[in-house]
Amino acid sequence: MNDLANSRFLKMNGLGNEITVLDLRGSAIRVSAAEARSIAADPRSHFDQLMVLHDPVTPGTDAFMRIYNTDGTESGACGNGTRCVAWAMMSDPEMRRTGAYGLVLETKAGLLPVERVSDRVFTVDMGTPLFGWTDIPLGRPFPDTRRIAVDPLAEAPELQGPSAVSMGNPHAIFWVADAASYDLSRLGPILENDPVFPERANISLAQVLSPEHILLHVWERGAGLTRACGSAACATLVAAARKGLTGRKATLTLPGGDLEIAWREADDHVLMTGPVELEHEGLLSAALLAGAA
Ligand SMILES: N[C@H](CCC[C@H](N)C(=O)O)C(=O)O
Repeated sequence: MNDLANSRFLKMNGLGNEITVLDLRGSAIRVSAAEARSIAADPRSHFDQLMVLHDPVTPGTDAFMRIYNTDGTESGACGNGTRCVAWAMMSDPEMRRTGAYGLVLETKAGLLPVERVSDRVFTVDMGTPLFGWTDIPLGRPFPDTRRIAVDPLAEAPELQGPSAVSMGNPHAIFWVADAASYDLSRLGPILENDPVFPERANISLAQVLSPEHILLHVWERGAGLTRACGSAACATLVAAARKGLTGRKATLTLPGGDLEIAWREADDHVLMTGPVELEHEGLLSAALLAGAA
């Protein structure tokens, strides 16, 4: 008998980034990688990221989140999913509700304070970006991670010199003239697994349109092509500002829509503002989970 079977989930999205929210607060259940893959395999509960809520760990926080990719691996950050969780914890009628206008979520990478801007729009404080090669992490030293090196691709040798950033998860940002002209579904898996990324990396193609506007396509580690990636948008704005390509505030346009990103001067925290949508709710498939046990 699988404890997760028939648990209630919410299917949501943040700019089309598919998010499933599962509330396991008050229980000791942990989702295994195989179970996460089974939940992803059911079209009703399919996700790019599964956000699982556990009881808070650090005093003053509202919940601890574990974040799973489609392939069952875990991540320390998911910006779009964090907004969805905040909506669920503040507004879903069946969840134990907390924080009318704000709350603090925790992941293995740190604390994420969230504020409600309007009914379905939230700002997440995504914390401070890390630039050290061991923090990202990279497989060999680069004194300046504004520009690192990857193995050249036969079909796109010009994809070189990406910036690397950690937002609690690893990101590589390639600066391109036309983001839509690349077949990221072919190139993404190769770049994600380049040996310079020992924990793999989320791969972004960024086209700077102006000092306040960037167009972004993302291949996500463990999930593939997604319509939006919040942490990639944060990593890209920070990397662009460090290279002098933008200021510290910009609109990031992803295939699923726009995120507003600001890199706050006072404490170097990155603030991400964007919408959430609730699609439907359901119960996890007992039959699929039985196969994962
Ligand atoms: N979609 C997420 C990021 C998922 C990152 C994940 N693919 C990883 O392994 O780091 C976001 O909105 O930030």
